[in-house]
Amino acid sequence: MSIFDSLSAHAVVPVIALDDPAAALPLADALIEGGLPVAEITFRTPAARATIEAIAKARPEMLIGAGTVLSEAQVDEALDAGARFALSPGLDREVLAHAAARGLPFAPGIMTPTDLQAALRADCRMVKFFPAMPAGGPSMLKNIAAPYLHTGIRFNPTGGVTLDNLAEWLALKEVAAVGGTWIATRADIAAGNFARIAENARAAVARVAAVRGKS
Ligand SMILES: O=C(O)C(=O)C[C@H](O)[C@H](O)COP(=O)(O)O
Repeated sequence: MSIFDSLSAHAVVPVIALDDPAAALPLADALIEGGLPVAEITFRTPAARATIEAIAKARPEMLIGAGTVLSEAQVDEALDAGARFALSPGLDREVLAHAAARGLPFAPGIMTPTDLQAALRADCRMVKFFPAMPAGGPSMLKNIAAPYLHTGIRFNPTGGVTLDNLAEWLALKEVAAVGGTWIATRADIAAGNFARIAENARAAVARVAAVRGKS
């Protein structure tokens, strides 16, 4: 199973911006308890590397990726910390080439057919559709993806995805997994509100089962 198949099996990827790496393991445990042992730890905060490292070492059952990866140096940091995949809100050819050379599965962000073709040229198997809701929501993605379905490219919509619109996104076969900050918000992590994070994860897993469980 490829990493992107594993992400697709979870169908939801919590996007995390974490300020204090001391929260790494309680956060991982809340997600595990909620049945969603997967996370995209974003390089938006200086705590990202230590957080990825702590979770990868102590909770190997978690599927940990790095988000907002903007440079070759961050590709190296993500790999060294133990990230198994990486994503970015946009597409940078040099970063993609470096990730490919180092064997890190990378999903760049796209919002237009031109972006998507650049990702296909770089042999990407999954792309982030960002910002998913403001860019036009599920109907926009369906229309952008239509000419490219034969390539097998899969999508990770993020930006405005919530429990309320999750079912609409997962109804699209081309969506591998959605991403979003709503499961583990920066405020809840900072406040140590891990019970709520576990509850949000459980609710997301239940919604995924309701949409995908029968297929
Ligand atoms: O950092 C990245 O790699 C990104 O692609 C951006 C995030 O996925 C969105 O910022 C999600 O934001 P929400 O709308 O709060 O769920």
